[in-house]
Amino acid sequence: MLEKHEIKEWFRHTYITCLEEQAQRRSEAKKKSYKAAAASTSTPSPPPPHQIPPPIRSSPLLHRLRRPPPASDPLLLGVSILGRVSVSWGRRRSGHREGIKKLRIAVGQRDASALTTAHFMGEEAPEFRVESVALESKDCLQNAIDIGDKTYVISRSDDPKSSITIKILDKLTRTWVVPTVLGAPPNPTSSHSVVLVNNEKILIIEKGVPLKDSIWFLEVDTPFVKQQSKIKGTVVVAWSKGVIGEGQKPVVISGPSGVGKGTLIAKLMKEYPSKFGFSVSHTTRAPREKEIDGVHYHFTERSKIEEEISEGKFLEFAHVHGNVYGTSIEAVESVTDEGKRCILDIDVQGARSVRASSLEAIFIFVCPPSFEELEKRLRARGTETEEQIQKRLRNARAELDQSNSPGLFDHLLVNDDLEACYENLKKLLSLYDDHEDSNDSFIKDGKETACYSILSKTNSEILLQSETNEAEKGTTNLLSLDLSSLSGGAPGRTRGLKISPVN
Ligand SMILES: Nc1nc2c(ncn2[C@@H]2O[C@H](COP(=O)(O)OP(=O)(O)O)[C@@H](O)[C@H]2O)c(=O)[nH]1
Ligand SMILES: Nc1ncnc2c1ncn2[C@@H]1O[C@H](COP(=O)(O)OP(=O)(O)O)[C@@H](O)[C@H]1O
Repeated sequence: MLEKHEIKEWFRHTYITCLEEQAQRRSEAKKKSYKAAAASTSTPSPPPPHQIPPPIRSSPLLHRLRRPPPASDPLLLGVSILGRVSVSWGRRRSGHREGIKKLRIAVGQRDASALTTAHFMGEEAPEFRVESVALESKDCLQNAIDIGDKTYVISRSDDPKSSITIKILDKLTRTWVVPTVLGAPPNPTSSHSVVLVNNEKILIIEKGVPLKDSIWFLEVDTPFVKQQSKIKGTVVVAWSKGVIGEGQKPVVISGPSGVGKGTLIAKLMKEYPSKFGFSVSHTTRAPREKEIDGVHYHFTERSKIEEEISEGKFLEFAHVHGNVYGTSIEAVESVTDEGKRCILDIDVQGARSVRASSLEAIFIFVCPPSFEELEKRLRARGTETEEQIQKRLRNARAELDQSNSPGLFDHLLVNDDLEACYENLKKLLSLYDDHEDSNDSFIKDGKETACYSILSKTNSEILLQSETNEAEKGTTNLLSLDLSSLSGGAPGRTRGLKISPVN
């Protein structure tokens, strides 16, 4: 009896070999047509019809699966393949349909062929083509998604504690690449369902977690991924969690040391503890007397923060007053995930980086009434040595100069009288719409685990079907996931998802 993992291995091997063969056939066909074009002396004309390679639409996969698996004993087992299937009927292709289908491969006796049939709309399909393949069994899931010349293989190991791994097959060079994976991947679950959104990203629906935590994007060719690929000189892919609705824009507060940023933020958090959350930065500077690790900052070593920055875990970082400071993606998104509005206290360089990132935020610069007053407050705070105060004052001049950089800050607040400044800050923040996306609220707060798989997809809408009887729980069996107004994305969250029940 073959073990399940051997079957999986065999299937993966046959599927990948099919892909490789397709790639080779394509490249040979291309070469032929180039040769034909080079041979023609007069003005180039399209190749005669017999030189145009036939489209590869019939079923190399089906063909391949008729090969016996590498068994030494009789074996078993039904294995499901979930794939986008294109089906044609009859010799003249009188019918043609496309859709996501589950196919069943029943593997027979040792020297019997693997039997594969595709049923579509109740009919057995004589030909079919599979674009995305998932091999599902009780303890493993593996998906292959084709994008251009590459096949992305997304695997979940049998160990429920280990997370998803990504491998890429370059079909032209026929080599495997293990990419650098940026961002936090989904938490381990037992299975998922996958579909290609567009050539830039793949959508993954995790099963067995609350619906609001189940939507993930694997970015494979977005501007962020391209930029990181260039920087790192490796193939890069990046995770981004999908957020239902827009959420509220985070607030970036900058200003020179001693101007009163921390004081203003502390007042806001005290008055509205359930509305605002503080983005706890990482820093290499030493803690001050009353500062608590994990509350005011994550105090860290330089080598550690540098390593994490290179792993893509930071939204921004900067060298400030001789130390490294940085905002991790987690710091911002854990606040957003709690449904709170995130406040970032970062320097002007950091504000610039956030402006350039995919995080849409409101940028506020806090100015002192005068330079003398700033120096007075810094000294009165009594947390720095004289040398450190001098350094902060030098940097303050540069920061004040940059506060007027066009397009950087949305608002300037002068912190003269503390109470007056705080009132102005509150006015500023309430200027922005606080509304929730009401049609998503039935899902947003849900803590119930869900098991949805992808049923169909158009350019902007994906239908999800429940695998359990959601009707019993008072929820819905069929959901529409509207992708038409996505924003953000890696290294942070992908926002703007809309979910509604389908009657
Ligand atoms: N770029 C960036 N700057 C930060 C971050 N956290 C704090 N800062 C800035 O670093 C500077 C020094 O902060 P800190 O050492 O707490 O001194 P303080 O501003 O005088 O209280 C301030 O301008 C902060 O806004 C961060 O995560 N990223
Ligand atoms: N409007 C204000 N008037 C007088 N003192 C202030 C005012 N705002 C803040 N302070 C004081 O100035 C010092 C620096 O403020 P802090 O919030 O630590 O600044 P920052 O976080 O910008 O470095 C603190 O001792 C604080 O109590």
